[in-house]
Amino acid sequence: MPTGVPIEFSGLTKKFGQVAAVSDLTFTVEPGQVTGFLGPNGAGKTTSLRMLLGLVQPSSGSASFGGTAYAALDSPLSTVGASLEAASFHPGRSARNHLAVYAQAAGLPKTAPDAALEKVGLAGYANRRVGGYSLGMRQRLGLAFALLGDPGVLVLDEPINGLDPEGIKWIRLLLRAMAAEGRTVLISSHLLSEVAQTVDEVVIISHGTLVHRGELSTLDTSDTKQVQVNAADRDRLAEIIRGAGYTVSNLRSGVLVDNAEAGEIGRLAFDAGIPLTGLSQKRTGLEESFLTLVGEEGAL
Ligand SMILES: Nc1ncnc2c1ncn2[C@@H]1O[C@H](COP(=O)(O)OP(=O)(O)OP(=O)(O)O)[C@@H](O)[C@H]1O
Repeated sequence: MPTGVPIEFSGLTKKFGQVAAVSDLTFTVEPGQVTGFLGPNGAGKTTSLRMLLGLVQPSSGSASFGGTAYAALDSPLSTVGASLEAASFHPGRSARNHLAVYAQAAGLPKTAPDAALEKVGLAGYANRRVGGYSLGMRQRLGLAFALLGDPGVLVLDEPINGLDPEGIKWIRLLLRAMAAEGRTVLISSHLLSEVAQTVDEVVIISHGTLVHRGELSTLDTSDTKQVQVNAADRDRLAEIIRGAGYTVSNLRSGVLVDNAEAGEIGRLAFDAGIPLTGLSQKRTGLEESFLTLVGEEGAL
């Protein structure tokens, strides 16, 4: 099983003329967890990842994988799997053909392309022209490319963007499983809400500067926790929850419970024999904190 190495950013800086796209970025991404690299559009995420992968030369500072720059890695595809949003696939070639070219160039086993396509759920589309793929399928193909060398480190730029709800659930489970295996997983997003259920750690940048890093839970400073819950018999559900002393209000898609933990509400429903069709902890405090940190309305 490949294990991850830490990703280290050290004083990483990039200026495009007068524009400081990334300024003195220093942080470490640890193996064994999923880290979200967050910030609004234009914050400098893509430029940072491009520097990390040796695609853009830093103005100063460095970024490395366990101390080794990407360009100096012995077998890059087997060490770091990366998918940047600009990943372009030739529309006339099939997914299998596309991956086979890279696999051969990197000296990977002939079975690597099919194994990677299988992992991302594209095995049934391996021989189809990529030009006919949906955005979600392209995202999956980008991920298959990243997984090609079974690397210990994954660096993915906006991997959730363009996926449907089922795809989001799927990638969430995949990334969490990768981290649980001891790999290092770094994913960027401009939407905290998109990755909140996927990441353990967050690194937040705004205008190229680090504004927060730590466990996701450290962002949630709100003292009002709400739970959204739903069942076919919503009236009875609301009655049971109200009966346990909670304040309940009706939503279009369920019932909102103030000052509650999802586990406790789930238990109440279970004890009353009410099958739930939805149960989630609302994390409004997280999003508020994120917006305050990045200082931009409309970033979510
Ligand atoms: N090649 C370039 N030349 C000049 N300016 C650039 C170049 N690449 C990026 N920038 C600028 O650097 C800043 C950071 O851009 P970057 O693409 O890294 O942000 P981002 O956080 O990835 O945003 P997005 O999610 O929209 O891609 C922006 O102001 C952008 O206009």
